[in-house]
Amino acid sequence: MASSSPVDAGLMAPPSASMADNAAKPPVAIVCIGMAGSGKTTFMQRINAYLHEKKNPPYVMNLDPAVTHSPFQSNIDIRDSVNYKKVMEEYKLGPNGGIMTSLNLFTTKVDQVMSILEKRATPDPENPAKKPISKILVDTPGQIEVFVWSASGTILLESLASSFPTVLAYIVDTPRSSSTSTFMSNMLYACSILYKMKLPMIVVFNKADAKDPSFAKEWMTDYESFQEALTEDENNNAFGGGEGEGGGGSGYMSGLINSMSLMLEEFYSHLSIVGVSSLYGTGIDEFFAAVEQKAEEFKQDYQPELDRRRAEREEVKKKAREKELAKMMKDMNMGNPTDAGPFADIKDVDDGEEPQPLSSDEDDDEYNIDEDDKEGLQARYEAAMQNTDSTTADASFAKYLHTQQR
Ligand SMILES: Nc1nc2c(ncn2[C@@H]2O[C@H](COP(=O)(O)OP(=O)(O)OP(=O)(O)O)[C@@H](O)[C@H]2O)c(=O)[nH]1
Repeated sequence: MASSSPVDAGLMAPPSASMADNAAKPPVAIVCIGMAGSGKTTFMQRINAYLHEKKNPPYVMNLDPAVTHSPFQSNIDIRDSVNYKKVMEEYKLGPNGGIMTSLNLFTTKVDQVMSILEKRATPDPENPAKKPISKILVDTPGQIEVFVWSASGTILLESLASSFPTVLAYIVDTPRSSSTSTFMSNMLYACSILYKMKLPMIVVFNKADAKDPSFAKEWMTDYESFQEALTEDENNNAFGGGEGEGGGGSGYMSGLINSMSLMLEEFYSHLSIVGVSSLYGTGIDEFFAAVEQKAEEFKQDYQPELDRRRAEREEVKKKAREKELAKMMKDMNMGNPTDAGPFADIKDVDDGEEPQPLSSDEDDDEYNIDEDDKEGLQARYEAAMQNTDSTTADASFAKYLHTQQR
């Protein structure tokens, strides 16, 4: 696909912006998540245009299979690989099921995606003039839960984060978050995304031209000011409820919001908050400054945790492999592979000892497969090769035998 370019020339970048050339650094992946109507597409278009303006074109990925019109071009577009409408027809699914299945199908190609990104992130020896990418922009489906709560969303994000510093940009519709209850709902959503994705997050208060987001920043940094707004909403009966139930509104609602805001204080302290107008381009410099800050945070705080989780997963996989190997050895009547026997540990000859040949006076029969066992093995091998639904142990056993036969 052709390199991305801003389509809407009407979106002009602010003149004061400055952008360091980060060609030597790994690119930062910015994953845009936002509720339908929050202005996610307009924001993507704006930051794409800004980077082009800075002669630093990003690499753009669209992960929304259902989008019918996109105002910017994507380098990788899920719609090029998966036909969302056909997926819905073929699997008899509704819109959300269709998006999720399309994402699942796309995720089977995640290795290809990652190798393309890694190639584009390193200098091309055949074309030294071509600058490696410094930003990867990822657009996600407006149905947040489909992306955030699906296995494919997790796999895609984890794959990205395993290769590049990855930052979440959570887009908020500021005018629609000006009451304490909608604000709180939005923040709880952001908190659950952060908790699920475990990646650094920037909360982007969009549509700053329509409503100044300074109230939101204040609420997130000053508990008292949120309390005052809460009391005001309560007095204005903003939470509903009848007379005598906690003043003008429901005492339960304000009490709940109150305790949640206390709980969210810790969450707020880990966020970067920026106010932008995607329509007019204000606040985009601050957004990219926050991206740099979060990318550093990613390396210092999140990367070690990601590495630890990856090492943990590797350990689980290794244990499962060892278990399967032990089972296989048992099936072949060879005992535990870690026991002394024909598979003794490799010894370092430098430790002063003469290397000992493997014992020949052991009962060799112990390691031989008798005719009955051979028949049993062959039967299992054939079953495993024929039946793709066979157990993992059978499948790896078949694979093992297959490699032995080559
Ligand atoms: N005033 C103002 N309106 C905006 C801004 N950003 C987006 N909008 C408007 O908000 C509406 C929704 O914007 P989109 O970019 O389509 O929002 P989205 O989140 O991608 O919506 P979905 O495609 O439904 O997921 C449009 O009418 C935009 O023009 C902004 O910064 N200021």
